[in-house]
Amino acid sequence: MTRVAVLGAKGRMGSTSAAAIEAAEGLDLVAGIDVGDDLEAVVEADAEAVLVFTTPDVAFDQARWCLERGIHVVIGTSGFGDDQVARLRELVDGRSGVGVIVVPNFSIGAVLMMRFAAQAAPFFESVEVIEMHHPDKVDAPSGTAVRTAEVIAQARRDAGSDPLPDATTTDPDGARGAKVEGIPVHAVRARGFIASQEVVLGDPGEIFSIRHDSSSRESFMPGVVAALRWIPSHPGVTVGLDEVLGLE
Ligand SMILES: NC(=O)C1=CN([C@@H]2O[C@H](COP(=O)(O)OP(=O)(O)OC[C@H]3O[C@@H](n4cnc5c(N)ncnc54)[C@H](OP(=O)(O)O)[C@@H]3O)[C@@H](O)[C@H]2O)C=CC1
Ligand SMILES: O=C(O)C1=N[C@H](C(=O)O)C[C@H](O)C1
Repeated sequence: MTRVAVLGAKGRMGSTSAAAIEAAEGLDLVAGIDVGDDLEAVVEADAEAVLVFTTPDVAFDQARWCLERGIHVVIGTSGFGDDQVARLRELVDGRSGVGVIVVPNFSIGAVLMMRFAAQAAPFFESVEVIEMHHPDKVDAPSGTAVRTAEVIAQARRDAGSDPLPDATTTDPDGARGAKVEGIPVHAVRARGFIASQEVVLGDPGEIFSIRHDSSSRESFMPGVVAALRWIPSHPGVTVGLDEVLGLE
């Protein structure tokens, strides 16, 4: 049994995950932390692994606090870019046995969407990412969209692809989206969405779309449980769920 604490336990993902952990074999939910609670409760409960689903402004410091105490960490909170991952690596190096995994998206379909998008990207002149989320989300673009753009950009660099064609010279309001490593990313916030994303690839005479929709937070739970079961035996820093799923 792995003893698990959830940070952000009263939030949308934290509360759904707490219920999934309680129902999962091999995991024991020993603490739930939210605003106003002392992190020391994680140590007092003798948690071996912590699941982080707090907001992006506090998640890094909380993960560091846990790693410094030798507690494994599974990070679901968005906004962990290359800089934060490098800092996690510094924290973990020299602390034998402790592991941290940063997972931009726990849903199996989203993991595959990112892989397929990277695979397809060098074959098309154009590629853009459109992410659609509920309007209570505080960060844009989504962590999934950023990761998708990063893996697309890497695949195009590796293949020696040309820059994306775009004649736009006037865009005072940013209608062409954010540019993540040169890939346009567009964020929609509308009631009715949980988390959706479409990667649009274009070539002369054809459009290829790769779309994923999470219509319920249930979609993230198998990935959350798998990462929590995996982390105690995988020290160091891991990014993405691919290795957990045996996709690497
Ligand atoms: N990796 C993945 O697959 C997924 C990642 N996410 C990401 O997870 C994160 C959380 O999303 P979501 O659950 O929707 O957000 P919520 O706002 O519903 O949950 C965040 C929770 O953390 C609490 N919190 C804030 N600060 C602290 C603190 N210092 N200590 C303890 N708890 C704190 C919040 O309390 P309060 O509301 O009072 O501020 C809230 O209860 C986001 O970054 C989101 O992008 C979401 C879905 C899937
Ligand atoms: O805030 C959310 O809801 C989600 N956040 C993650 C992200 O930023 O990519 C994962 C998923 O898209 C849901």
